[in-house]
Amino acid sequence: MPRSFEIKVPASSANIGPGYDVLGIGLSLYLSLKVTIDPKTADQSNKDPNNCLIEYTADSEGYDSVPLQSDKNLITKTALYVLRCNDIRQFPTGTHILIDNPIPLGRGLGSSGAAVVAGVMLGNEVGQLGFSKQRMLDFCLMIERHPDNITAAMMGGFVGSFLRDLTAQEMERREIPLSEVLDAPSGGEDTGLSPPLPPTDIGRHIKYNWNNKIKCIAIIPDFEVSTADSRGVLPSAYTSKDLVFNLQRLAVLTTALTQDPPNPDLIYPSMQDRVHQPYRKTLIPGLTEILKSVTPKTHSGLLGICLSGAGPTILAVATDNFEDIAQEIINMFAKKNITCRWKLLDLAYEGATVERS
Ligand SMILES: Nc1ncnc2c1ncn2[C@@H]1O[C@H](COP(=O)(O)OP(=O)(O)OP(=O)(O)O)[C@@H](O)[C@H]1O
Ligand SMILES: N[C@@H](CCO)C(=O)O
Repeated sequence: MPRSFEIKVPASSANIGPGYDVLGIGLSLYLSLKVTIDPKTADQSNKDPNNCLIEYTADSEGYDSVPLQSDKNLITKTALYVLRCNDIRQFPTGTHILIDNPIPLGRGLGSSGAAVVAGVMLGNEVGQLGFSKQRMLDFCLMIERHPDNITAAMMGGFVGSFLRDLTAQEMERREIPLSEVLDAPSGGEDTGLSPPLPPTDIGRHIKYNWNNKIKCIAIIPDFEVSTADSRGVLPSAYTSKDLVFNLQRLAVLTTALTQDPPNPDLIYPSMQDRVHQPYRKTLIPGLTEILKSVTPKTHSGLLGICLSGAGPTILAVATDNFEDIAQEIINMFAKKNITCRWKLLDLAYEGATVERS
């Protein structure tokens, strides 16, 4: 029987100032996968080792750079990992995936988190495995080892999350903790061995409320910063003063963003951070000046501003004056010879979805 379905996964912004590796927001910009499985239409010229024909729409981000072989592409590599954990080695004959990706790669808008979530949902649908979203998060968190983007992309809305401590027995398993990148044999070349199923409930999360008058402005510079590089510049230890600085603000911010009317005098200082932004300025020219000089006093309607995820995108939350705020930040980047585009986004409240037809 031919089957078809569509998976949609939102972009996300992680950290939101003091919530490094904790807070995430699902954003209304969607990676979409249109999947058909029909053995009768299998393309005989397709040389993919796992029966999967991958295409990207021509206006997709990464259209000419992402790999199209299923054991190399992050989305299908992730799906293969899920399938192989469940003793299914390949995609069914005649699997065709048309991917539309408007999420810029390596810019701090959760493109890899969305790709991993989409891949796990793809594996779940193709293998008809029937996993819940909570269980699918376990597979995602075996691949991307920080939960903020993944949880926001899967669950949607404004979320806080953490990874539970793994037991000594779970830690002994060779694929835990995985590096940031999924390697063979879990999802790459088929070794014939089935990877073990992930432990259960690796990630725990809570969805906060959000005042829907607050919109997200993403100012996206035209250069990439890989998450791995951006994590590489962070120190391995912090002073208690800096940690307490962030914890105090984190506790206030999660409720401040729910209040009506939103209070810029509370939100702006609550979005300050001493754990990641000060170190990442070395990778993002102009970062410190932008974060310091674009404030609710200089721009009415602005509530707060921070680096989005691992950067280089700047996230401004605001109720008004969106274009002026974006233009000011674009002008400041221009002084460093960096061009940008910007997007006005809402929260993606629902998270990842699958629609069968
Ligand atoms: N739709 C996609 N299809 C295939 N590969 C993708 C896709 N989206 C992301 N990737 C892979 O993920 C890489 C980007 O991941 P990275 O974690 O560095 O940045 P990001 O997820 O965009 O930013 P952040 O984690 O800070 O929000 C891309 O270079 C590409 O290899
Ligand atoms: N919390 C992560 C998000 C990026 O994936 C970081 O800032 O490195």
